[in-house]
Amino acid sequence: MLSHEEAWACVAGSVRLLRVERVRLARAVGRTLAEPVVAAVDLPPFDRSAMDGFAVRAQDTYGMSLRVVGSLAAGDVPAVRVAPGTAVEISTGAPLPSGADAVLQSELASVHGDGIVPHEPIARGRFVRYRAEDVREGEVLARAGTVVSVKQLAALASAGVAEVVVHRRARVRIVVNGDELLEPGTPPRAGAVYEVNGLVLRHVAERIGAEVVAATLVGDDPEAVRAEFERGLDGDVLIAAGGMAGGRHDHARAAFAACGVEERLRGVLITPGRPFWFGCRGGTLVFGMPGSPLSSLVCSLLFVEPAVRRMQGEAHAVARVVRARLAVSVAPEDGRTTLLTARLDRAADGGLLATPTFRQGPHVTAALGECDCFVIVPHDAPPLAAGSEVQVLLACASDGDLAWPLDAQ
Ligand SMILES: Nc1nc2c(c(=O)[nH]1)N[C@H]1C(S)=C(S)[C@@H](COP(=O)(O)OP(=O)(O)OC[C@H]3O[C@@H](n4cnc5c(N)ncnc54)[C@H](O)[C@@H]3O)O[C@H]1N2
Ligand code: MOO
Repeated sequence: MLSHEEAWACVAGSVRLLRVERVRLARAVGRTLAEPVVAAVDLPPFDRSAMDGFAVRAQDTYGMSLRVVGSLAAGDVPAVRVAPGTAVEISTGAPLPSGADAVLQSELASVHGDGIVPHEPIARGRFVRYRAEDVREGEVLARAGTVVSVKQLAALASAGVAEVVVHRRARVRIVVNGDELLEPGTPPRAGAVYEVNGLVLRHVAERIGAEVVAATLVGDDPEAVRAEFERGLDGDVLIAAGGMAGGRHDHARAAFAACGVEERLRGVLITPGRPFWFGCRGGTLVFGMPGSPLSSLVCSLLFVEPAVRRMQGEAHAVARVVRARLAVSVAPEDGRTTLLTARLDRAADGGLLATPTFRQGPHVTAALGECDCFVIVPHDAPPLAAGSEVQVLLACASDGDLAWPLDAQ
């Protein structure tokens, strides 16, 4: 059976990059740039004032009274000139008139009729933002492979960028399988459990910008499962959950074969998640998630999320794993790499401290509510003492789910 690292290498090796499209900047957040983006204009586009005050010649600010000969607001085109002994009233963001080489902020001037007296001398260039001091037209603002965030939105919009070329969003179909599954809101029924995986997988896909075309629930009928998989295979990614272990009522693998999906891996040496399955048909990636909700979540974080991010253009995407120290001792279970639900805290020295939840086990979903990550205990590790350094797989969507930013570590 493959280790999770070998399984990831297999999945990553099967990823095909999605084609590109041009979108309006406003629609680009969360998408991955396929081409570098360059500034369409200089920034600032002209010499401009950084303060409300008076455009002056710095050399005139040694105590003499200056005559105010005009006024400029942001958006104006200056028609006045600052000659020796004069000043022009100016707003923040307004273009600097010719002749002026500094801005005297309003607090540093006394106004007397149509004249002002500077309180103190100022240097040339004071409160002037010079053309192109921020960005030059044609300069690269964001490289290909960058995921457009709100920060990029601000940087690109300022520089006059209206459209960008990004990778297409992955079209994902989810098929959840099991006679025992209840839709949320339906009354409990003997032998039945509430459906979890479809809900979670949809969220995992959507938070990385994929488009979930459909999520369907199908019973344990082999022909119904096959037909639903066949429909699901017309997208870029099919995620099927349940029926992977190969028991009497587990039809997923046979249905994949009947649909012509080529098996690439079966089973991974991890708990939870051992029955994870992966295959391809043409360019479509097919993920077979074990039915137990913890297994399905772990496999989606380890394999589905980074694979879909790569399809969407993030060439180096990997599972979100960081280093932490253990708060207590732990050991791997039954020869498999064991992923333990754990809380993350910031230790006194600034490092991350992982504390496994009290409740543990591949069937224990309540612990997920209080966990930030999964501690990865390698299958071949001896018992690890408290204080040992380990890798943890982040379960949270982003730093925003934690009380503090991760990148400070
Ligand atoms: N003989 C063997 N039995 C099992 C093995 C094995 O290797 N040999 N592996 C065990 C492991 S490990 C896991 S994990 C499970 C996964 O099996 P399946 O993928 O076939 O999953 P199911 O049998 O469909 O379901 C398992 C469990 O999870 C519940 N479930 C399923 N889908 C959902 C859902 N969408 N929402 C909530 N809960 C769900 C289901 O009711 C079962 O309780 O197999 C072991 N058995
Ligand atoms: O994936 Mo199973 O739940 O390893 O235990």
